Amino acid sequence: MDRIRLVGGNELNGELPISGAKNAALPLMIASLLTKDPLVLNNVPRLADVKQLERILENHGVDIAVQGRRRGDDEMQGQRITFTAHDIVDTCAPYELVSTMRASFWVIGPLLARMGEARVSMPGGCAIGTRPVDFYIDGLQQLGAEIEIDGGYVNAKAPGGRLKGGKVVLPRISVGATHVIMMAASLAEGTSVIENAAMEPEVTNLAECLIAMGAKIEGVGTRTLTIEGVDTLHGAEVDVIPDRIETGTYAMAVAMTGGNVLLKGANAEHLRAALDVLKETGAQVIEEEDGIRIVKNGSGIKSIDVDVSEYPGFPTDLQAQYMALMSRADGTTTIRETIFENRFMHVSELARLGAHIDVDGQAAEVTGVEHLKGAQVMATDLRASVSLVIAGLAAEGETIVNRIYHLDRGFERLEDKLSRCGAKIERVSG
Ligand SMILES: CC(=O)N[C@H]1[C@@H](OP(=O)(O)OP(=O)(O)OC[C@H]2O[C@@H](n3ccc(=O)[nH]c3=O)[C@H](O)[C@@H]2O)O[C@H](CO)[C@@H](O)[C@@H]1O
Ligand SMILES: C=C(OP(=O)(O)O)C(=O)O
Repeated sequence: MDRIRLVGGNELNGELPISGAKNAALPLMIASLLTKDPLVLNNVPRLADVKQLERILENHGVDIAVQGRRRGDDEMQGQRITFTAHDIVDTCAPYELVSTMRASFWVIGPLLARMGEARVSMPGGCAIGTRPVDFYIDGLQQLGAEIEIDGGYVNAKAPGGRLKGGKVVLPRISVGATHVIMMAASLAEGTSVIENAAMEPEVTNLAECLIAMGAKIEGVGTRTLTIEGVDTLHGAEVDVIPDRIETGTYAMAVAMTGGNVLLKGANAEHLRAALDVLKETGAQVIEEEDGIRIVKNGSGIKSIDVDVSEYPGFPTDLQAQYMALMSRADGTTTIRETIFENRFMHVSELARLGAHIDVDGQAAEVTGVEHLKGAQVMATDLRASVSLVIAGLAAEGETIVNRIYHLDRGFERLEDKLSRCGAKIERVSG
C-alpha cells in the first residue's frame, strides 16, 4: 500500500496550481444524466473519486470522452471531459460501485427525474458521522416520489413516470440534499421550492450548470431556490470552479511552514471566512489577479478560536487542517465542529506528532506546542489525511503517512505540487 514520506522543516515558496473542485465536479458529472445531449465539463480534476464516478455513470450508459490528457506540465491543467447520457441503460446504482463515495448516491435525483425510477445503494464516503439520507428521501417524496428502503437500497418511483413540483423545507442545511432535489425538480412537472437550501459555491456551480442546460432556477446563491420544471434539458459546456478546500489546505500549510506561495487560480470569494481567520493568525493573504498569495514570515502563529459552519462560514472540510495549524500556535484554541458528530479522528494521529489536543464533545481544545516531531501516522479520512501532511511539513524529521488512498480521493498530485514549492515529500510504493 502506498505511503507518503516527508521530511519537515522546509519553507514553502513558489507557485502552486489549484485544481478543479472535487465537490463541484462530482455533482456536475451527475447532472449529465439529466439530458440525452453532451455535457462538456472543463477543469475536471484527476482524482480517485472522479474515476469512481465515471465507472458509476458508465454503468448507467453514459459515454465519457476525455480530451486533452497530455503528459508533463500539461497534467497540471484540468481535464475537459464530455459526458453523453444518450440512453440510460440501467437505473440501478449497485453497492459495489456506490459504497466508497457519498456523492455517488446523488444519481438518485436525475435517474428518478428522467426515467421515473431509480434503485440506489445507500452511500459510503468519509466516516465522519452517521450521515443519514432522510432529507433526500423526504425531499423526493415532497416531489411525489414513492420510496421504500430494502436490503440497503433506496427504491424510488415517480407515479406516472414524472415527478411533480413541491415544497421542500430542509430540516438543516445539506449540500447533497440541495444538489439532488434541485436536479430532480429541474425535470419535474410544475414549480418546486427548496427552503433552507445550501449556498455553498459548489451548489451555485451546479445551479449555473443546470441553467445552462435549460433549467429555470431562481434564487441561486440564497437560502431559497425556486425551480420551475421543464420537459427536457439540453447539453451545455461548464467550468468546474477552483477547489476552495485545496486552496485553504495549502494556505494553512504555508501559514504553518512559513514562506511565500501563489495559489494559482484560487478564488478568494469562495473562502472569505477561512482567509479572514488565517490573516488573524498572522499570515498575509494577498489577492492577486491570478490567485491568492500567502506570505508568512517568522514562526509566531496567533491562536484564533473557530466554529465551523455552513457556507459562508468556516468550512468543516478545513477543520482538520486548521487544527494542524493551531497545534503550533501560541496559546490555546477552541475549535468547534458543528456539522458532523465524529470529525475529530485526526486528533489521535496529530498527537503522535506531539500536538496537545483535548476533545470534549463537539469542541477540541488545542494547546500550541513549540515543536512537532515527525512520526508514523495513519490517515483516517480525506481531510484528516491532509492535516497530517501539513503537520508533517512543519514537524522536525521524518513523517510517514500510511493509508493514503484517502488523499487520492481529493488531492490531485499532492506530492508533486508541494515538492515544486520546496517540500521534501514523496510517495513510497509497497
Ligand atoms: C461530496 C461532497 O460534496 N461532500 C461534502 C458535502 O457532504 P454532504 O452533502 O454529505 O453533507 P451535508 O451538507 O448533507 O451534511 C450536513 C449535515 O446534515 C446531515 N444530514 C444530511 C443529509 C440527510 O439526509 N440527513 C442528515 O442528517 C449530515 O449528517 C450532516 O450532519 O457537504 C459537507 C458539508 O459541507 C462536506 O463536508 C462534504 O465534503
Ligand atoms: C467529506 C468529504 O467527502 P465525502 O462527502 O465524499 O465523504 C470531503 O470532501 O471532505
